[in-house]
Amino acid sequence: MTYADRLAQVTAQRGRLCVGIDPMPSVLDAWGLAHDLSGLERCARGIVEVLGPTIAVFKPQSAFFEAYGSRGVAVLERVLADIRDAGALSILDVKRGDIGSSMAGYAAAYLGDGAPLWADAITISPYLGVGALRPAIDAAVAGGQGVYVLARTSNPDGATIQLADTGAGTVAQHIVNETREMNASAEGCIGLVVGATHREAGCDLGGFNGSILVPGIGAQGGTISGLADVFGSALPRVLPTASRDIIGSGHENLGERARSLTAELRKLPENGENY
Ligand SMILES: O=c1ccn([C@@H]2O[C@H](COP(=O)(O)O)[C@@H](O)[C@H]2O)c(=O)[nH]1
Repeated sequence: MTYADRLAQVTAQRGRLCVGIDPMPSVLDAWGLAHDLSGLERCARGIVEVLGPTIAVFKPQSAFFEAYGSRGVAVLERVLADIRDAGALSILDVKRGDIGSSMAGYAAAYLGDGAPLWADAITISPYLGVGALRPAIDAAVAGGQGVYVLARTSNPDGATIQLADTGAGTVAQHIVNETREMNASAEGCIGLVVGATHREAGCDLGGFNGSILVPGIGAQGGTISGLADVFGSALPRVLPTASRDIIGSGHENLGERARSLTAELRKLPENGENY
């Protein structure tokens, strides 16, 4: 089964919210946990324990695990396994991107049978060129996994580069166009990252047939109700993701916040459609 098929199946059953797992110091404080390995593990695995049976997709942020060195990465491995055991999908937010030979090394870490940090999908960065991402894309297709290419990120600093004019449209549009073409032979396993924080997407997503991961909900100012204005006809493809908004007020508030965002998402016109 391809990543696109598995995503369609699980979001049809559970709704299309992606919960970010960002066990940063302020989140550990809100959970009353120490800033150490034990706090990291209790927070990250606690999120999956509570929300794993009902949430479709989780997005662990690799940075907050890498911050604890190899033992933090071992916690990340356990979190990825927990997500799988809960019947949910994982998008590991690692934003990797390099020349082809090094990209193949990254692919071996996350993609393909037996990859030590196997995730259903990973985020990748096209700064060295969309073509340089080919080893990761090939490995993802072969393994029934997915990749999400950064196109128009949620942070304000991204605009200078992503909205720069190439002479044939913006850089973001160039990334969308190349990704759209590659997806034709990639079984829809290539997704895009486009933030919820902009008044408009900043790129034409028409004809794009992959999933669109949408960060920036909540703490960065994006809203579920604003998604229709930002994404227009691409709305059925969006996979909104929020982290601090859900996990940032402590363990006891997790379920209620996730339920509330899921309910808001269900009100969007495409509710229930497979995409
Ligand atoms: O454009 C992007 C790409 C990735 N992110 C990541 O998403 C989460 C956002 O966390 P919130 O607490 O919901 O703001 C975080 O891991 C970012 O690194 C993004 O924000 N924008």
